[in-house]
Amino acid sequence: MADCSDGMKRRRISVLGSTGSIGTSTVDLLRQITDQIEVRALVGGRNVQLLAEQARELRAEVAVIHDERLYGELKSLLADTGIRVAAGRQAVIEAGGLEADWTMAAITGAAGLEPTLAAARNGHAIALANKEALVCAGDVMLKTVAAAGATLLPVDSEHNAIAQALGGCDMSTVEKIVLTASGGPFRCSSLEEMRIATPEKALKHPTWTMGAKITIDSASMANKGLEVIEAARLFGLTEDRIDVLVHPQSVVHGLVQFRDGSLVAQMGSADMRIPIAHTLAWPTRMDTSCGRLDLAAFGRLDFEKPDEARFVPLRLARQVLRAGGAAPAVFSAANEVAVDAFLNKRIGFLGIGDTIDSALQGMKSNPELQSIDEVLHWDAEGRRLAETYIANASSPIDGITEAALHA
Ligand SMILES: NC(=O)C1=CN([C@@H]2O[C@H](COP(=O)(O)OP(=O)(O)OC[C@H]3O[C@@H](n4cnc5c(N)ncnc54)[C@H](OP(=O)(O)O)[C@@H]3O)[C@@H](O)[C@H]2O)C=CC1
Ligand SMILES: CC(=O)[C@@H](O)[C@H](O)COP(=O)(O)O
Ligand SMILES: [Mn+2]
Repeated sequence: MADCSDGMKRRRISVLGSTGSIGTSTVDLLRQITDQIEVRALVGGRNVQLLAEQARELRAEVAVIHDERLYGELKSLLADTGIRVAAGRQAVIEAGGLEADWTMAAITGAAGLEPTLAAARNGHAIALANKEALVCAGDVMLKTVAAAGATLLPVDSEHNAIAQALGGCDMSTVEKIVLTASGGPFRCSSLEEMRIATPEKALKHPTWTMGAKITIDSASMANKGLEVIEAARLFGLTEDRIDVLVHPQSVVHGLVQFRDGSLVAQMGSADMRIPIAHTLAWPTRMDTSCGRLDLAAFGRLDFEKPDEARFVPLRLARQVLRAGGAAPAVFSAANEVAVDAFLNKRIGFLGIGDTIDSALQGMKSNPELQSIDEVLHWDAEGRRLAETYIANASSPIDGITEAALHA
């Protein structure tokens, strides 16, 4: 806690990825409690205007932009404020390492790994949205967190729901957990419809408003695959004790099946400010103005089993979790490359699963990862294998027609 000039103890807060979907939801909550906090670092990728506005409004100590070309613009936008400004990958990692009592880790993908680890080394609370970091780094991240005495607070709605449903109970009381999945925009689509799906269609999530990468992950159910691995790491469970249930209304976010037969669920509106607020106020609760659920208006809640034949990335994620070692890092890296390729119309929608599968099959060995350097090595290897597959595959991958790609 920081001693402020008015004598109050204020919580030091940093937000990595403040300009994104989770980041702006976090800033929205921070706005309500500016008198209780001192904002240390705000970090963005390229949205320099929004980053400068946030830094000015929250009187941040430091504003960091990943894209070095935007340093001059950020500096001039904040010239009259006294806010320190920095740019580039190393500056992002250093911002993560600034001492803060609560750090939101909300940079997308493996790019968020090193800043998140830097924050963990300070031994305070990490609100973890960046699931890819935990998926690729696994034990390396968990050991860093444990060694520093840090606390990992799950932000991902399903994992936050599980943490709430556990209510502090020991994991030995748990039979299994259930992660819900909306099923995404292609829940009821045929394989043929999925084959010709355009990015525009895949970006229309039925229940949540999120960044582009996770929205495509939801459509392919790679998101649920990443979440199964994330849950295994967070709660120390084997793959067979983590179920997925498709629940199109996104009202129930996660359930814990206890050994005595009780099934405890957490529910809430599809608004990420609710789980973020849970981690921000933890171990107490804070007020939010988020929409309250009107269960009568829903009338019914539906649940069904996921179809792993159509949603290949979910099946592959279960496979890599059982395999362990470097496989989850390769899965996540290959998926990042494939999502980017799909969004840029280099591959079709089903090409995402094919690319991940090909990268996994291309692994020459599957060692346990012991250090951050090994994690980064296998992340790069996953990207290389995925890029090679995309470059060499007969174009366009998966039978998507040129007409559909350019529709
Ligand atoms: N959105 C959601 O509801 C949920 C998201 N998550 C997870 O949270 C994370 C963030 O998701 P979301 O907010 O949707 O994503 P967005 O794409 O909306 O935001 C990503 C953020 O990271 C920044 N960023 C991107 N690359 C870099 C980089 N190399 N260095 C520094 N900053 C960078 C972006 O900056 P800029 O925009 O300025 O370029 C932006 O602030 C993901 O891991 C996602 O899986 C989990 C559950 C729900
Ligand atoms: C809000 C959140 O946690 C996302 O991960 C969400 O779950 C995505 O929706 P899907 O359930 O469709 O993957
Ligand atoms: Mn989720």
